[in-house]
Amino acid sequence: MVTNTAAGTPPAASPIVYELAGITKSYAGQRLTALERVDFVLRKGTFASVIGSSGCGKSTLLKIMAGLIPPSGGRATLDGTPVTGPRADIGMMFQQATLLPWLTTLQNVLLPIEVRDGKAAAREARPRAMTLLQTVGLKGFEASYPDQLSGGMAQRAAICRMLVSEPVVFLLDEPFSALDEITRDFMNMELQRLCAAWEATAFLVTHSINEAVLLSDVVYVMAARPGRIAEIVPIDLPRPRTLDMVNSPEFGAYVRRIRERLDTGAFK
Ligand SMILES: Nc1ncnc2c1ncn2[C@@H]1O[C@H](COP(=O)(O)OP(=O)(O)OP(=O)(O)O)[C@@H](O)[C@H]1O
Repeated sequence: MVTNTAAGTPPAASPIVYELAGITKSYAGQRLTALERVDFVLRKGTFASVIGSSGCGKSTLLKIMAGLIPPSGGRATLDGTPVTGPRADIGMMFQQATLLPWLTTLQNVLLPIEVRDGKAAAREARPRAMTLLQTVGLKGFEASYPDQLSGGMAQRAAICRMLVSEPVVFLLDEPFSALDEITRDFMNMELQRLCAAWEATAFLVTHSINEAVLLSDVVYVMAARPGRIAEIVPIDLPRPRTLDMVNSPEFGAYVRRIRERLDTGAFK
């Protein structure tokens, strides 16, 4: 049973934020079914990850959850309403920070608000953006341009850009995989801290078993062709998680279990 969550509350007691029911996806012109009957829920304040081999359908799943592509069948529901397109209450982070090079860090953080609600709304959100930048250690870099930031700093700015709209759910597509290992470890701990502070509901796509176990309350192991959830692994490790936990026997047991499932299921 899972007893620890990013926010410190038992997931069984927390309400459902996001629900996927019978999601299938076939791409036009392809005989291959990318996803077949994927069902799960994300509960308030919990961190879930999906892990699977290349091509098993993780990105397809995340794009459907973000409303970027429609499913062929089934339903995605956020906060009780069907997800039929991109929405302000869905926050996303990608492998690349994708900051616009001609805007300052602060302007980049405010961009989603400016695009959606206009310049006045962006001006109003300025103090919130400044506080967010301070929270992630970017105070003093508000006026810097993206080429003056390191990879880790750029991703911290991208975190602020995701948070500024105060989303209900965070969808994270390997956000730190382009960073060096030391920065990545640090960013994962930062992410954990922010998720706890926000009581965030988060969903991470990753290729790293260690990262999935370290951050998650539950790991969904995907198998390929057709993409489906092969196993649900609740991670019952105490929070806050620390990097030295990866050396514990409990951590190792979770990693082995997931790896075995990937070995036996992912390439069938
Ligand atoms: N736009 C598309 N048109 C046709 N087929 C697609 C399209 N996008 C993905 N696919 C196919 O759907 C399957 C799942 O792809 P997807 O990108 O979701 O996998 P993934 O698990 O995210 O892979 P990776 O880990 O390599 O990023 C693959 O067989 C892929 O070839």
